[in-house]
Formats: sequence, C-alpha cells, structure tokens
Amino acid sequence: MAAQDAAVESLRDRETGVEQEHLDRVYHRLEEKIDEAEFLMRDAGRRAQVGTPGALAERDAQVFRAGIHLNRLNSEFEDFLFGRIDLLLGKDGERGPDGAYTSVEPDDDAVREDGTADIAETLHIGRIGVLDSDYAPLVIDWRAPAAAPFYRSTPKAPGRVVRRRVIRSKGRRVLGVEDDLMRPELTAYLGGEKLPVIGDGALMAALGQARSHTMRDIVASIQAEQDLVIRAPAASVTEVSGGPGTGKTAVALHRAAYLLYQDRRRYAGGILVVSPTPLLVAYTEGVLPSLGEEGQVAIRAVGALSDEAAGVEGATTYDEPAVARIKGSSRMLHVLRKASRGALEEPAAPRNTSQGGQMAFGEAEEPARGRTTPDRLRVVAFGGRVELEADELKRIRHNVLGGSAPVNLLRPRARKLLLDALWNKSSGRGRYTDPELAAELRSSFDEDVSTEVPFLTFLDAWWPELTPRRVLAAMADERRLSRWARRILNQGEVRRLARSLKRLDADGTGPLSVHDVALLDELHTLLGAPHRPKRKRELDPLDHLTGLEELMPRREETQWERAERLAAERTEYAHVIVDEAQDLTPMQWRMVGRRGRHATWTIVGDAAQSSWSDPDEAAAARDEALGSRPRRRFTLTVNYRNPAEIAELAAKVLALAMPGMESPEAVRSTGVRPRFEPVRDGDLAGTVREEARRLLAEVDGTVGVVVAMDRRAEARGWLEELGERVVALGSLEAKGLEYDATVVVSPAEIADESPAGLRVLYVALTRATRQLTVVSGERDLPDEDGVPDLLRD
Ligand SMILES: Nc1ncnc2c1ncn2[C@@H]1O[C@H](COP(=O)(O)OP(=O)(O)OP(=O)(O)O)[C@@H](O)[C@H]1O
Repeated sequence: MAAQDAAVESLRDRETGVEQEHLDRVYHRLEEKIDEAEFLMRDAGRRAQVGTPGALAERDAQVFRAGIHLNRLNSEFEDFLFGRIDLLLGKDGERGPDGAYTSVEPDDDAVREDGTADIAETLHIGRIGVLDSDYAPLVIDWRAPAAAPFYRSTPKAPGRVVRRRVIRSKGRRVLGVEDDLMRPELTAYLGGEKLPVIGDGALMAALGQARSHTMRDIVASIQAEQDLVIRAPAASVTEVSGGPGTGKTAVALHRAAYLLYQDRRRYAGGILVVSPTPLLVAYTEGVLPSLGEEGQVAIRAVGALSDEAAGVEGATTYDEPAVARIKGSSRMLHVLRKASRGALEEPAAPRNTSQGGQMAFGEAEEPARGRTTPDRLRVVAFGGRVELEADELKRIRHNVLGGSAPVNLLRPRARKLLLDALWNKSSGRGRYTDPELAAELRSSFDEDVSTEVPFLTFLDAWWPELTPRRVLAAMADERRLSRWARRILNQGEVRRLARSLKRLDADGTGPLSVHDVALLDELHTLLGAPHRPKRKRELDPLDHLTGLEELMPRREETQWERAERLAAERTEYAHVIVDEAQDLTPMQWRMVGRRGRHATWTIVGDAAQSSWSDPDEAAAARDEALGSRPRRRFTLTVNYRNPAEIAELAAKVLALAMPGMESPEAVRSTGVRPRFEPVRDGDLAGTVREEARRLLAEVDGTVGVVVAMDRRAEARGWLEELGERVVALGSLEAKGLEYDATVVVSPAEIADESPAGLRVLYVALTRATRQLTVVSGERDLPDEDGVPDLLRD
C-alpha cells in the first residue's frame, strides 16, 4: 500500500514538474515580450514624432497588455496558467451553434480498433493568451473558442478531450494538478507513454476552499451549463435563472469578461453591472481584474446608480417595507410627474400683515425666508409701472405647463410669456403702427425688462430651476403630497411616504434611502438636466500615439473610482448586466432601463429570492424596460455553494414561500447537519455570540450572522469582540454573499419583516458553504430539539 502511495506521489510530482516546465517557458516568453514591448513603446514614440506612428498589431497589443499586467499576475493571482486539455485528432472546421468549437468531434481514425489512441494536441489555458516566438500558442485565453472544450467537455459528451487538467500555481510556481478523465474507456498515449491521470477533479477542490470577504473567479472550473451562458452570443436579452449558489453572479461576471474579449470595440461603450447592495459590489469587484479585465466594466449598487445619489457608494439605508413598497411601485411615476410640476409653486408663507401675505418682487428687496412663490410681478417700463396679478400669472403658468416637456426646460417659454403679458399691458404696445418700428421697440422692451433685477428675481422665485432633491423634499409636505397623489395613493400611503421624506431638508440634502435614488433618477428625467459644466478628460501624454492609448493603463484606479468615472462620462452602456434581477422594483427597472436603451442585456436572478412584495408588478416593469427585444433563456440547475444538508433545510422554506418551485441540486455533501439553538436564558446576544465563536473555531474562513433588518446595529455590537472574520448583516444585505458558516437569527423575525419575508429567509438560509446554525427565540416556537416552527417538516 505504502509502495502504491509512493508511486502515486512520484507520478504527481512528475506531472507537476511537467507543468512547471511549461510555466517556465510561458514566463520566459512573457519576459521577452516585455522587452519587445518596451522597445516598441520607445520606437512608437520616436516614430510618432516623425509623424507615422502606425498601429500595433493585435498580437503585440495582447502581449503588451500581458507585459503590463505581468507584475500584478505574479503578485496577486494564484493561477495565471490554470488549465490544460489533451485532445484526440479532430475533424477540422466543425463548430457549434454559437460559433465556439463545441462540437468538434474526433476524426474517424482517432481511436484505433483496440481502444487505444494517441493524443494529437495539447492546449494550455490561461487568463490571457501568449504566443511562442513562432506564433504557436503557449497559452490560450480562456475566452478563445479553442478553450471552450476545456469547459464544455463532460464524460457524457467528451468531444475530442481525453483528459482535462486543472493546474494550481502561484506566481511562477506550479503547486499541483488535478485531472478529470473524459474518455475513461480509452487507453491514450502521449509521446509514446500512457497518459497519466492525477487526483479526483478540480471542482470539489475549489468548492472545499475557505471563503474570504471577496469572491474568487471560477475560471478554472466553469461547468458546462455555465459555459453555455458565458459564451452565449450577446444578442438582445440573455436571461438566466437558477436557485441560490448556482453561480449566477460568477457567470454574469465571467460573461462580462468574455464579451469584452470577443468584441472589445463594440463594448468600448462600457458594460454596466447592477448589483443590489454595495456589500455585493465590494464582494465581487476583484473578479474582473483577476480575469484580466479592468476599466470597461462599472459595477454599481442599485442605490448608487443615479448621479443624484451622493457619493459612489450611494444610498445604503433601507425604508421600512411598507414605505419601500410605495416608493418602488410604478404608481410613483404618476405622483412624481405631478410633483415635478407642482413643486414650482411653494406653499403660501404664513400671513404677514404688512404685505397681506403677498410678495411682489420689485417692492420687497429681500425674498421672504423659507421661500414663497410670488403672486404679483411689477416692473417699470416706459416710465410707468406694469403689473401682472395673481390670476394672470396663474394662467401663464398653466399655459406653459400644458405640454409634456421637462419643467426646467420650460423656463425660457415661461419667461417669454411673462414678457408678452407685460408688453401687452405696457404703453409700448400700439405706439407704432409700422411693424418694423414696433418690433424694434418690443425687442428693446424685452431686453430692458428681462435684465432688470426685479424681473430676474421674480423669475427665479416663480419658475425656479428645480433639482430632483428639492422636489423630493417638497413631497415631505403631506398636504402637497396628497394633492399630487390624489387617486394614486391612499391617505395612509401619503402619510407614510411624506413621513419618510422628512429626513431631507428643504433643498433635499440629507440621507437618502436606496429606494429614494430611483425616484431622484426619475425626477431628473422629468425635470430636465440643469446646466452643468462638462468635466474635462485629463489628457494623457501618450494619447497622440495611435493605438497605444487604449493599451496603457493611465494610472491605477480603484474599482470605485473607475465606476464613478464611467458613470460621469456616460449615462448609457453597450451592455447591461443585472444581478439579483428579481429584486429590482418597477421604479428601479425604469432607472436601469434608461442606462441601456440601445444595449444588449444579461439578466440573472431567482424569483424565489425576491424581496419585492409584488413580483408580478416587477415583472411587468422589467418587460417594459426591455421592450420587445427577443430573449434567450437559460437555467442553472446545480447548487455549488450549499452542502446538501443545508440545501435540504432551505428547501422547506422554499416550499412555503413558493409552493411547487424546485430547488437546485446540491453538488456535495459534508455530513454536517445544521444546528438548532434556542436562545439560552433569554440572552439572545450571548447565544448568538457563542455560536459565532464556536463556528469560528470550526471553519478557516468567514462567519456571517444574519438578523432581521431592525436588529442590524444591535447585532454588530454583539459581535464586536470577535474580530474581522465575523460579519453581522441585515437580512436584505445578505443578498448574493456567502460565508463558510452562518448563524441565522430568529427565522420568524425575518419572515415577519415584510410580505416577502419567507423569500428573504430563504436567502438567509442559503449563504453558508459549510455550516449553519439557526438560533431561535420564543417567537419561533421551537420544539424540544430547538427546531423553529418554520423549519419543521
Ligand atoms: N464552476 C464553479 N466552480 C467553482 N466554484 C463555483 C462554480 N460555480 C459556482 N461556484 C461557486 O459557488 C458559489 C455561488 O456562486 P454565485 O454566488 O455566483 O451563485 P448565485 O447563483 O449568484 O447565488 P445566489 O443566487 O445565492 O446569490 C460561489 O462561491 C462560486 O464561486
């Protein structure tokens, strides 16, 4: 037995050595290319000065990029080279339906009658492609069509692949290899020797690793059904559904990298990834750089999508479910339309005896504090006073607002009608019968009056330039809101909505909730953009070198900065990816839709995890945002995150939340069942802390403690002393995240939080990769084993 083990070990060492040799060749070649690239850079610079810069060939461009990233690859990424496939002789030229080499079958003569065969070709797969000095591929980019069999081949449909190998390496060192045999029935030879097979496959090894606070890419172990989505052609809308842990987020990000590789020019328009929370943005932001892609992709939380939200992180507070439901509903669109016009008029100020409650600019030097809309305009023209009274002003306003143009853009028209009305009352009218003289007089009247301070002050107060925040703040006035929401919201809804907006002061500064952001974005469209000076793009000294500018990273930017810059530079994208799409409210769909009017889309989600109370309304809004674009649908069916023991427990909640909906199949089992702990001695904090501490000792990675939203702050306090591996999360913040172990605190509290509570609980229960503890309080009605009512059979 020992002799056998030793033989296996020596075979493993030998095969590791074989891959080490290959990796050495790759690095050697990369170094050569860096030298070449540096020379080319200098040379291109020199030639640019004599006026014939010339573009770099795509090949050199790629290697140039490779060179630039080499140091980072060395230091940051564990596996620059990660895969290898050994192939039988193939029938050339046959491609699958999507253009990748999916169906390249072996040649009829590839396998001899006695079941033996020779390996005809070996391909190494990595994060970027590297060519040998005679253009033979040393490493193939994982996104190239030739790499597709690495992902698509299965023992059931092996194609030409005999052996698929995952190579684990760190920097320049190969650490080990894991093989999957795709054609076990064959005896295959490579260079005259029998093809060795090492280990039990790479997927399980990857899934068993401890989790950190950032997501890893899955480039070495993408599964066939996932690969189909990643490489699906980017026509119109690609919809991907699948239960928790099926890799939807991972697949969406790899798809972004694939699309950029496949058609960089087309996606120069940028790819937007919309994520539900800033936590998920932070969790996923390292994935694309690890795949060699930076800069073209903006990952934004839905609460940070609009420029109207302050800061890149945007809004992070949540409204209580009843308010969120109002703010997210498409009914808000009608309320906002009314508000965007109604907010032009400030409510009357408290009565002031000296002026009879009326403000007439021109008489009063100072506008009253707290802003009041003036109801009389008085100017001096041709030596006399000309005045417009309240009812005339009202008529003019009504007239201007008749169309549907954005309110801020109607200001010039309002100004024009005011001048018309003043002219009609002035002594200038009718003074000349000669049309030319009359026109001249009119034009000098306009010029004089419209530059007079009283007129300008009046206009600013009577037709102010409205900002989205200011209109939102105006909606905090219940009386006004109820006018704007008449027959749209009921009185209770008006009260709740107004109360929630009281956080903002009169010009709208103050903390925003996630749902406020979509309202602001809608208002931005309804009001029309106030004029803002354009930001100047910094000129890069290399810009004049044709072809080089897009290859040179200008300077290291963080993902946040990049996202902000992209958002500032463009409001529309070439491709929009929506993660956790089931959670977008109708108002959020409108906001996201505006950023992809001409885009292709990838939408990933799971209806069973929706925290929106009215999924039908959201689905209708999504359809409206996507218009009549054709859709291609995919379903992912395997849960890579949860062990079967946890998935089974979560399935009980799924059955309550969405009867008849199928759970994905868990790919592994750990033999560790979820634990149930009732609160001990009424001490919730102590019980949770103890469970978190116990789990910390059992797993190498992270522990997440999920509580109802209104216990968030409290829970952070409970866990303070336990260090950085433990995180406390509100139920809605747990979306998309995962931990080695989780503690779910009071299922009943989470389920009762909102109409979608059971689905939110389903999300909470599906976050752990290894262990789960459920802590239940009295409200959970635990049985004698501590199992809460909701989780019993
Ligand atoms: N092919 C794969 N190889 C290795 N790990 C994988 C693979 N597919 C998915 N995973 C892992 O499974 C976990 C779940 O993936 P991901 O978060 O993308 O799933 P999801 O479908 O978005 O889940 P949820 O709907 O719960 O947010 C991640 O840790 C991911 O790295």
